[in-house]
Amino acid sequence: MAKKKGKMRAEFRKKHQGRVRDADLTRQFRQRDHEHTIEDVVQAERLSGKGDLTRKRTVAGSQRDEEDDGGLQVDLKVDQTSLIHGRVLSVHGWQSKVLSDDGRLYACATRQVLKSLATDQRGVVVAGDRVWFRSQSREGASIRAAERADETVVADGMIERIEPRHGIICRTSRGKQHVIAANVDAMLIIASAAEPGIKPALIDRMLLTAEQYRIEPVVVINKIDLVDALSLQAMIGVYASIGYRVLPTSASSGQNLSYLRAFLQDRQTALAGQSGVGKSSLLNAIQPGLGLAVSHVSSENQKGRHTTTASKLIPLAGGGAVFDTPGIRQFQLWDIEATEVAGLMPDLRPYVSLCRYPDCLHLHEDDCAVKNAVADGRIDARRYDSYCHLLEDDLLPQ
Ligand SMILES: Nc1nc2c(ncn2[C@@H]2O[C@H](COP(=O)(O)OP(=O)(O)OP(=O)(O)O)[C@@H](O)[C@H]2O)c(=O)[nH]1
Ligand SMILES: [Zn+2]
Repeated sequence: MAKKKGKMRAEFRKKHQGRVRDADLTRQFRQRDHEHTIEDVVQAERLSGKGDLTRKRTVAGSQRDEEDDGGLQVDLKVDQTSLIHGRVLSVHGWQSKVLSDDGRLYACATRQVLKSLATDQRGVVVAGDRVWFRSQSREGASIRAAERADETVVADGMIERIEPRHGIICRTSRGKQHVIAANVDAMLIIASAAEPGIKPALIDRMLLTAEQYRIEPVVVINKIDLVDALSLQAMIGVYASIGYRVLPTSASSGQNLSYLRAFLQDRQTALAGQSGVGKSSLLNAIQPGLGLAVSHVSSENQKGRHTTTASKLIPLAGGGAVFDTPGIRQFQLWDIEATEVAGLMPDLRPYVSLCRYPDCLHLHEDDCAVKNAVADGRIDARRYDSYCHLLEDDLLPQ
């Protein structure tokens, strides 16, 4: 394949010799060949906030006879044609487990040049990333792995490109931001109507995190079979009026599970919710064994056995995948300033800019637009109460 392309390129060059500049030749050849270029990598890195590649240009194609730009510092040639597309399920140190679009598992290393682009080498590749990689196993090895349907038998590969990310969940440690999950399309905020009883303040806190990451939240209220649904109507109404989707479910009776199953399809979804609300039960009802896979990973993480494994993406049989992200399950607030909170609550947000003081915390200030809106019922008093607790308990000096 490479040989054939090399020949084509040589012919193209010969035909156009003297008439086009080398850079144009490269561009024309590239267009003709439908190759993606390193600019894609540059774009990807730019979008993901990683290094600056603008000074490092090169051409597409892996032909060794191709002349590089004189100013090249690193070899960034990417021959897309022989690359396989997949998504990263988990990362252990420098090794990533990647599931190709045709369902084969690969243990991939990451190309050194991508690592060197990262400002912080941890998290160059994270669970949920969509990547292009090159198989490095002997021909047929990956097919045999798939045929044996043995998850631990994987072929080897080398990640050459990381696609631009959206829906990033980060954690800050020692002043540095680490991406721990990428391409998170939605967040299921799971609560239970009883055993343990519903804690709206906890739901509000999780919603805030979803807002912070600009990830679509869905509030799932499980164990609806244990209560009279009418008792939750007012609370659900408040969330619905803010624009949040609320889904009452029961893993026991099966209520709304088909809706949940359909929602999870074709999405990468993060799960949040305290212990005992029925996360595993819901997942098992959707796909037997799935709940076990998620809690198994979590307990491993909690014991610190895989300290470099930030999170894991677990594919669903019907399409889509769920993340197991330990930090998200446990719910700490990170990277959030007290002054930002009201802006992250859609029901408080419209009143923030109406406040008299630009740095108003809407707690004790006189003639505060947010407090006025609470007083006359335009903001739900319980939501405001959550806001106050969040600030006073977590974000402001005691
Ligand atoms: N009545 C009722 N019980 C449920 C429902 N869903 C889960 N349970 C029960 O609630 C308990 C906790 O469920 P799990 O699925 O283990 O909860 P979890 O959120 O995965 O908990 P952790 O693994 O600790 O995070 C179990 O005894 C379940 O049988 C439900 O919809 N209705
Ligand atoms: Zn105010």
